[in-house]
Amino acid sequence: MASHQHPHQPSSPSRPAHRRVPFPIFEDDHAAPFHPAQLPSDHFLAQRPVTPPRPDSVIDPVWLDGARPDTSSLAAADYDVSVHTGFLPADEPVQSLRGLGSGWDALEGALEQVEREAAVPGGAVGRISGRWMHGVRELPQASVEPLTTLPLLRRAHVLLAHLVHFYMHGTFPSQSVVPASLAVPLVQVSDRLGLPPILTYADTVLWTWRLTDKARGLRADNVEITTTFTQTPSERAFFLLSLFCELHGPAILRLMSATLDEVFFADRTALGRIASYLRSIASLVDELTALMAAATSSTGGFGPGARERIVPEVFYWEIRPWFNGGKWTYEGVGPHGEDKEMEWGGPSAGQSSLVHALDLFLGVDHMPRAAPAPGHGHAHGHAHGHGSLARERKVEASAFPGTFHDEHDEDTAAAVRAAATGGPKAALHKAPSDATFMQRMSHYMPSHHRAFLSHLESLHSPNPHAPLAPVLPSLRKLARRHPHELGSAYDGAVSAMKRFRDAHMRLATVFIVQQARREPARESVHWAEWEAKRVAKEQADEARRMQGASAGRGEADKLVGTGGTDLVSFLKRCRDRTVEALLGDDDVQAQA
Ligand code: HEM
Repeated sequence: MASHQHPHQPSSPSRPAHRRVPFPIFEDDHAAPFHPAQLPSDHFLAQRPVTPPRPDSVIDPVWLDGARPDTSSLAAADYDVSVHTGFLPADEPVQSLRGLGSGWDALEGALEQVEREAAVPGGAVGRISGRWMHGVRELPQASVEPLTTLPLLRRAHVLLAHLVHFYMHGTFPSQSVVPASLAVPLVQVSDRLGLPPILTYADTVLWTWRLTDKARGLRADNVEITTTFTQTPSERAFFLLSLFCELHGPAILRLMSATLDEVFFADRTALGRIASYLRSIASLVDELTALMAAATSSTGGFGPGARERIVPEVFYWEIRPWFNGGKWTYEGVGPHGEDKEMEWGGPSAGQSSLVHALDLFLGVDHMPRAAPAPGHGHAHGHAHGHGSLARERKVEASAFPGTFHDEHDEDTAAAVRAAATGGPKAALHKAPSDATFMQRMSHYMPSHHRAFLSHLESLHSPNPHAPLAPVLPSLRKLARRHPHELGSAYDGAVSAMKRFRDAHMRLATVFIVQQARREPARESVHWAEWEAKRVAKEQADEARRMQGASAGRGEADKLVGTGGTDLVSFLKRCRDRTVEALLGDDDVQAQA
């Protein structure tokens, strides 16, 4: 497949192999490949073991040999991260399991059938025929035996997760029991991929595309979304928006790799290069921002030729309800064939490894903070709370998720610990902080991408297997140490992330917040519920007025994102955390 070319490629001349840093991606064309296998196991460049937290849906700890990437070395392929496609698979995803036998043909048939049935004006949430629902329950259980490669497993996850969501939301109110015909193979396939048994970002974006023209390779004007719930242009555009962002992944990851290569030595030449890589990263992030901004512009057109458009009300009322997760009983998935209740959230671009990688790289820290004591502003007294030493210590302390907790907020701390250890699902889902949200989202990433992020994070922490080995300074630390050379370039990249989050908040406002306040179509299955809520709110407002309080948004009105968060304040906090990473003029000068 031809590569997705991007103008922002690092222009570093060849570097000697011994200067290479253990970023698990992209041997460049000039340098000798870095082979960690050549290193003694106690060398600080040697990879430390990564044991990604496994979703506790896991019932079968056996992973198929050859179906899972090998994470014992640092080559990009081991993390399923491609030189040319980033977090997207290097080759076009398998489109169908037809012909595989073992029950998969029938499942593909059921998907084709329901896709046709659901493609009706006004949407089909809650309106799938009883015949299809019954047919799904009666399907023979597919066997995972023939799924011997990653691409086959990925297609199986895409297929089963879509079928599960079609089934669960095919009636209104939705179902609560996932039938064994879907639940058992889905849990087995999820187990092998390190994913939860629910629709994820990987199923809706990373693994659900095909090339229009195979000869032209993966590029924005040559890619189509294959599996959708509604067959509407809006749904395809919604996934394409994220996919177009992912297409920037290879260039961003290359620049991150080149930067870390230079951080290792941090001489004058290196600092100059790092500054220029950071500026390129900022302009790539601005391209993501531009895509999002175009989606909320007056025409709403984005992508090649501004052809893609997401109609907000179609998105909110017809498309989004299909994504909802929930607390469901998965039939027959227990070790002895018993049923198991599990609670999982629906897909969200918060599960994109690309944004998590950028945050880790720049040192945007989503860990909870203690509230400042009354009368004590920020440690440095900055209006926006930039760059305090106390915060820097916390960034260092939080290098391994879950190791730092905010002692002033035991609930949050318990949730952080639970999230970090793959602990009780109740805690994972009720965790209030953005740190735990980000950690929780990593549980919804394919396990090798999660391992990639773990590795990226571990570069800046002592290696327990090589305690005397030096630790790579974080980029933020390096920028504070060399404010003249790096301060403005570093802040430029962080500011680009802030602009990205500003544009993202606008997306959430236009596509969710504003739509939630508008009435759904009268014939929609959501109308009765919406109307009942409206009446209840009116009554509550009236009661408050009677008591002299002003009417306003009560607890029950809080908008909840697909991942189950109080979304407006959550997104704001993510944006604020980004701003906090800025060094700011004072900080830069104080260090100079
Ligand atoms: C119409 C398009 C979009 C809407 C309506 C939307 C909405 C949301 C919502 C409601 C959340 C809160 C978390 C949740 O509960 O799921 C969220 C989180 C998030 N979304 Fe989006 N999103 C959109 C597109 C994107 C795109 C294209 C990206 C980039 C790949 C993205 C990246 C993120 C990230 C990284 C988070 C975690 C919070 C953060 O890091 O700021 N979103 N989104």
